[in-house]
Amino acid sequence: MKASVGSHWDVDGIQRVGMESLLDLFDDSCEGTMAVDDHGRIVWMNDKYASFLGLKSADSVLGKAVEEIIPNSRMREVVQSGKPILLDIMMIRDQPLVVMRIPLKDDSGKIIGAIGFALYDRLQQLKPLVSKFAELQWALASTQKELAKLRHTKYSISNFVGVSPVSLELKHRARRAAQLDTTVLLLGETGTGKELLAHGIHAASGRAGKPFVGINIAAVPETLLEAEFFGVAAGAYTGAERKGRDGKFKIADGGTLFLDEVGDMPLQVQAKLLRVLQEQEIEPLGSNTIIKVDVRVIAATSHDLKQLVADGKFRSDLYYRLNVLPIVLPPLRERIADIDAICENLLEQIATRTGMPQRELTPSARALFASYGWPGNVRELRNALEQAGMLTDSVSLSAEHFATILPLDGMVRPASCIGQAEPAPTEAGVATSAAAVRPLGDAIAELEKSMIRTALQHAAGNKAKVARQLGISRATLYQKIDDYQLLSDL
Ligand SMILES: Nc1ncnc2c1ncn2[C@@H]1O[C@H](COP(=O)(O)OP(=O)(O)OP(=O)(O)O)[C@@H](O)[C@H]1O
Repeated sequence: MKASVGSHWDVDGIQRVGMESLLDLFDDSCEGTMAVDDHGRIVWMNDKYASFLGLKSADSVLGKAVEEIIPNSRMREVVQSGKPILLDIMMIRDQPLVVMRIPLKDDSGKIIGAIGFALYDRLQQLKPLVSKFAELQWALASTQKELAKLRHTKYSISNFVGVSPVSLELKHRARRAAQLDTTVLLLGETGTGKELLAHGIHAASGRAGKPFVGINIAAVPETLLEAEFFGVAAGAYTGAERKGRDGKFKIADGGTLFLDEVGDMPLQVQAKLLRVLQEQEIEPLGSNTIIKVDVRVIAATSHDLKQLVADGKFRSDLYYRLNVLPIVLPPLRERIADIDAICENLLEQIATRTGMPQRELTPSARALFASYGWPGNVRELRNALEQAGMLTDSVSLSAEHFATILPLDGMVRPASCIGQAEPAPTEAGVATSAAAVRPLGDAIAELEKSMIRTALQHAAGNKAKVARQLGISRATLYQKIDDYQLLSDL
């Protein structure tokens, strides 16, 4: 029912004249006016707006999705929500504009589109607001620049330390991969340096000036993964996501996207990822707009992807799409020739970070490292060096310093690598070659004896201290000293 003020008033006429005057006023004081239909397509634009946008004519944009012409437009949001945005500020062509957007409804109340007005010059009273916005916009741009700088990779392929033939070969492959701009698949156990190498490949590629963006798939809850990858359109959700946000593909546009633990990806997302890799297009959640992206993908996994395919847990078509250029990073125990150089590098990093003198490894520590299995690979090696450095002030780190750090069950290198290199026997008497394999009880006893003897020597015979260091009672220590006839060491 229409409001009636009195029978002698022509209410319809007043409304019509009011609307016309309002539109005339807006048309006169606006930088531009435009309207979209219920699909967000431009159905009208005045010439002023077209020339402000640098278009040849308003007609040339009719029928186009509004975001194609004004990428940050919120007209679609108004059409979808049916709610006006009465005062907003947006940047168009580096100029802040005050904009007003109103949904258009037909007689039945159905939304048939939206009309928007962009105002600037004549609104003197809004100038302070606009200046404040411009200031914030500037601050945001410089923060984004800083962020982009951080996103640029910090590492090059030469940061991947390794002198063994297998490491030299894999660095060679990485350099070739950098030039080829194809998808790369890095395969290797945890801590073997997959992420480090991915950074290096990006830095050596033509995309080095663009972002390197990483995502650890195993760390993102399944329900959030799609939003994380493809982004969310403005207005698609309420709450924190109301304004929408870019996905990793968009953020990495022009650069490299590193998909860590790709084997952990749910099948449903695998299908979508495959499409994106094929089409180089993404569709943010809640939008029906396709965005073109140019992203190079480097994927990594510590799982046996082939096995996952055989088990039906990983799509074979995605596997082949990712496996264009596979690079295998062997576990550290299979390239023990690298260990010394890596230790040198890590000890230098630790010294720089802590401000303490750089530690060095004694021959006994080197031998121990060569015989240990390193299930956590270089990450475990780094942690061991850091921990040992915290336990002692001594500049030289020997096998004893790692006795409580490296678990006993990781001491003997697995059969797969026995015979690849012949490290010297350790002080602790641990078996390091096939010929040295003997009953485990004997080996453990020998290690125990050696450990106690060294501890006693370092503690100048202080048995209470030794028992504490070794984590055993004083009575047990006396018993073992007796068993192993270590009295002469005291
Ligand atoms: N060859 C290497 N030279 C020097 N540092 C290395 C080397 N390989 C790995 N590192 C270091 O070891 C740590 C683990 O490496 P990174 O995170 O790249 O391994 P990853 O294979 O990606 O592990 P995950 O599978 O658990 O994600 C990092 O601190 C990295 O800098």
